[in-house]
Amino acid sequence: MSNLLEVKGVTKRFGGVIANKDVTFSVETGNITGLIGPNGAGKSTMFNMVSAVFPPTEGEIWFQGKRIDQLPSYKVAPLGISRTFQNLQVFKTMTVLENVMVGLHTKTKSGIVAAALKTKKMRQEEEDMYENALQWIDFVGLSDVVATEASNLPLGKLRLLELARALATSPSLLLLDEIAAGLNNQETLEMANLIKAIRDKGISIFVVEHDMDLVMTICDKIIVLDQGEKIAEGTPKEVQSNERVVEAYLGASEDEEVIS
Ligand SMILES: Nc1ncnc2c1ncn2[C@@H]1O[C@H](COP(=O)(O)OP(=O)(O)OP(=O)(O)O)[C@@H](O)[C@H]1O
Repeated sequence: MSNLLEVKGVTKRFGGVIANKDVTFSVETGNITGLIGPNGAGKSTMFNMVSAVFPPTEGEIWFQGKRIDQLPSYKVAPLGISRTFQNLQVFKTMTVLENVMVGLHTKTKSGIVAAALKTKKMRQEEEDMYENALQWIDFVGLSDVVATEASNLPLGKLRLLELARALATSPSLLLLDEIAAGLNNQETLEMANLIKAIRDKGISIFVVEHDMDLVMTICDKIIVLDQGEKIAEGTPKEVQSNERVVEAYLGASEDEEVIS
């Protein structure tokens, strides 16, 4: 199986704080890979580097065989990688369809050209984007609320909307940042099935998740961070029985999740 994403010796410092320390791992094509660790372990920082929010202080990030962290285009999320956010980033006064379309317009010139000036090619491009958006809205199960304003949707559906918007950009790698946060058991189960269905469509997935049941159910491979360092990597079974992992979680304060 080929490596889609390679993180090589990555360190991130914020002033005196070392959020990630010499971390190396890969995400293989066609897999669901999990990134877990106690609070403050450096998971979000790693996600932010992979999605080009900020560069590593040291080390390299490679995607599809190219080093991306030094490219000028790295300032926006590298083409081919899209993500969802722990704190929802939907536009509350827009409908479901508008929310999905707005992410696509930033990728084309036609979105900023007055309607009368649009060429046939631009109109075709818009038609294709529209069809694509509707297809992903249907895929995540939001067809019945396609024209509903996001402000009228419950959290479970807003998380699905973020997923549809990320998918509509046709990523090769999808980053899911705590996609199940705040969902009830039934919604989490449905989300797990959806994530596996996305993987089965050939999109590789990298998840940060506190819900251990979800991680252990869906992931092919799990990377464990603790205090910025990678302490383990393996299948869910291998990671669950790893002494350093158990210790890292049991050492966490009481209000944090303990691996089960
Ligand atoms: N912008 C920043 N400036 C300064 N320190 C930061 C910044 N972002 C993260 N940190 C620090 O880096 C460390 C790792 O934080 P990070 O948010 O990556 O951990 P995490 O594993 O995602 O935690 P959680 O599970 O609580 O979301 C923490 O000590 C945090 O305080």
